[in-house]
Amino acid sequence: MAAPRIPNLNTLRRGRGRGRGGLRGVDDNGTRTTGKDRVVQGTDNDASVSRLSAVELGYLDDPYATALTDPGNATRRLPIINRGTYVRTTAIDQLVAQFLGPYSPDATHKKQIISLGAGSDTRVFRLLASRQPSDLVYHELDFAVNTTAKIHAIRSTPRLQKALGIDSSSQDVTVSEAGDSLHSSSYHIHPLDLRSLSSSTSPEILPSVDTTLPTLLISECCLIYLLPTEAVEVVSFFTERLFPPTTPLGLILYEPIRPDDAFGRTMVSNLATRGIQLQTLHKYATLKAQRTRLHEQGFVSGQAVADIEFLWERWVGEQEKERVSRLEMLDEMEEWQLLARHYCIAWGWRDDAAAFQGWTMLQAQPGDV
Ligand SMILES: C[S@@+](CC[C@H](N)C(=O)[O-])C[C@H]1O[C@@H](n2cnc3c(N)ncnc32)[C@H](O)[C@@H]1O
Repeated sequence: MAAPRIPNLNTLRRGRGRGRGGLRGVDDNGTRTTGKDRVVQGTDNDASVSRLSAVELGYLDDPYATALTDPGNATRRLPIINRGTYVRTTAIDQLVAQFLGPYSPDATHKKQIISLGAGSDTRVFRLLASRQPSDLVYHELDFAVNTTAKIHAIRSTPRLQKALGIDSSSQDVTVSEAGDSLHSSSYHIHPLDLRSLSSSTSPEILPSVDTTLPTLLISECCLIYLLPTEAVEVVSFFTERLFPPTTPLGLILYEPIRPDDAFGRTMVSNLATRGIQLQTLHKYATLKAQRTRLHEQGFVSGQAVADIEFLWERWVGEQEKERVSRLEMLDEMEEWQLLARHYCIAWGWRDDAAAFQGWTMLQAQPGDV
């Protein structure tokens, strides 16, 4: 389909009361959206509300979160949830920073990030705002209903456009007629059901991905919603079909774990009452299983896994811990530890390419529980 230029990024304002929910029901390019899919698409709202809560309370410095969260949904999360959001975000930020290295406008140092199920994540804005002219190409993939909402927010928010280095007069941006895909020199939004990658052999399914650039795949609580076979096939699409073995390729996963203890069972049944099923949770239930997964999918170098409790203890400096601890009273330390042990970040890369060597300096959790 032809992708006309954005006529004027600023003319489309967000209508009153037209939240993200108002866009539900838009079908993804040719694929049927089921009730289950709608529930999965709606999990993005949970993520963005949690992000906004952590930002408003001072955990995270993120000037873009407000523009990407429906104000009608804004809610203050529990202190343990805010701390969890803080640790998960800053830990992934550290891995991403190590991958990107110091800013370099030199085109020969360009790198690429592909975020699976990016939803209304703000990382792209935070990164591109400080890396112009950009040494980074950032791709986001999600269902069309979520990409449409994000593009709508971008079109109506000059702050987001500025961060991306685009504005109303920019010649560099194209948006599809349906408003669900966006392409610019350093940012691409693809409306796509990831499951369609399982059967795809064509790189055309992801236009503008450069298969020669050192690339980092991120699944921040996304692949967990797919069937185990589908989740494997999605990653295999990138490792076996899209990127040649010569391209440095890394993977970061953020997922819940340990569903079989009392806390884990409660977590699963609470989500089930909302129709949310974490389909790969039992297959990758432990730190060890996550590590094996990385290995089996070809991320054999420097793989490491750490739960959120470990990352809070070891990756957050003492001064920063004090600052964060002062933000809100956390009376139930035990509850925090329980929650934090049930989420992990796993990362690894395909070979020992220089692009990922910084990761070896980041401490991971020894052994497994
Ligand atoms: C819990 S949200 C996380 C959003 C974002 N990664 C973050 O951390 O803020 C999960 C996201 O994955 C997306 N997702 C799940 N399954 C998907 C699929 N099969 N195809 C495309 N996106 C999917 C959902 O639509 C949703 O936006």
